[in-house]
Amino acid sequence: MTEPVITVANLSLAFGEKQVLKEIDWTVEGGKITTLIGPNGCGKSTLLKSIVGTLKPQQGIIMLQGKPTSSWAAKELAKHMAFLPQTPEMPKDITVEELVYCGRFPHQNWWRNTAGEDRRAVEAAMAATKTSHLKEQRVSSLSGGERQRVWIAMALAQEPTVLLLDEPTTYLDINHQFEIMELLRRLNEERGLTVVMVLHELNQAARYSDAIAVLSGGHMVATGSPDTVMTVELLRTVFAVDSTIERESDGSPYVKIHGLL
Ligand SMILES: Nc1ncnc2c1ncn2[C@@H]1O[C@H](COP(=O)(O)OP(=O)(O)OP(=O)(O)O)[C@@H](O)[C@H]1O
Repeated sequence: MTEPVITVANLSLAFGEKQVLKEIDWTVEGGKITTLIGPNGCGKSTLLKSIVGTLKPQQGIIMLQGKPTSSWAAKELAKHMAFLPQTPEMPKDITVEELVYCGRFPHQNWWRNTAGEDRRAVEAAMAATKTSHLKEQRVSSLSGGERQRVWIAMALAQEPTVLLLDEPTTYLDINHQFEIMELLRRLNEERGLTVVMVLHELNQAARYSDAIAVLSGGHMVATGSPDTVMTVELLRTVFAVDSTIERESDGSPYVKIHGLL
């Protein structure tokens, strides 16, 4: 069993009167791909934002490598965790290369010249995401799919140990969706990168994840391997759909949705 890299304990978060996360306990194992699934509005983005510190929960604790995130210096935390939100704010009038360089910020120091390391990390991140040819283009002029890959490049340039992504395949055609999934798997296998992502596509989640966590109505209702989590009963109670579960050639579950209940 691998060590937990992220531990969430008794986490509750409300927006005014609206209780969104309700006493969440969750551990994310290091070096694995973990996918968070659940219906629209159930709190998936809120949970990721709480983990990276953009939202402050009313109750509970979040630990990175066994140490509360509240006690990490912001720059140190950013060296470990990179987050790609669902709709990142697009800086105006900046080139792709300049944007990817922004990922280097946590590594830069006034007392040490990091230019060589920065260049190497930026070039590697753009090569991995196949965005090198776009480097001089303005980010504002990119297509949705190119933009998504460029954001991932920026997160990779940060050289995090944990990469959190909120619906990274939105806007992508089916080929580029698989390309992103394959890229994340490669980074996970080759560099031991821990990946935590939100996906809506259940079969991609089943195929590419070591672990799946299911959030519903602000509660964590199931966690475990795709095999144990993806059941007809779970899809019925969480998504209110009628389904059957088949097997891929690699043994991973393949969900066939027949319709609404
Ligand atoms: N800043 C906010 N103020 C008030 N309510 C909010 C805020 N952010 C999110 N919410 C509400 O909290 C709930 C959970 O939102 P969240 O974005 O976490 O859901 P989600 O599971 O990621 O949904 P989706 O699958 O649609 O992206 C929603 O009802 C949303 O309207």
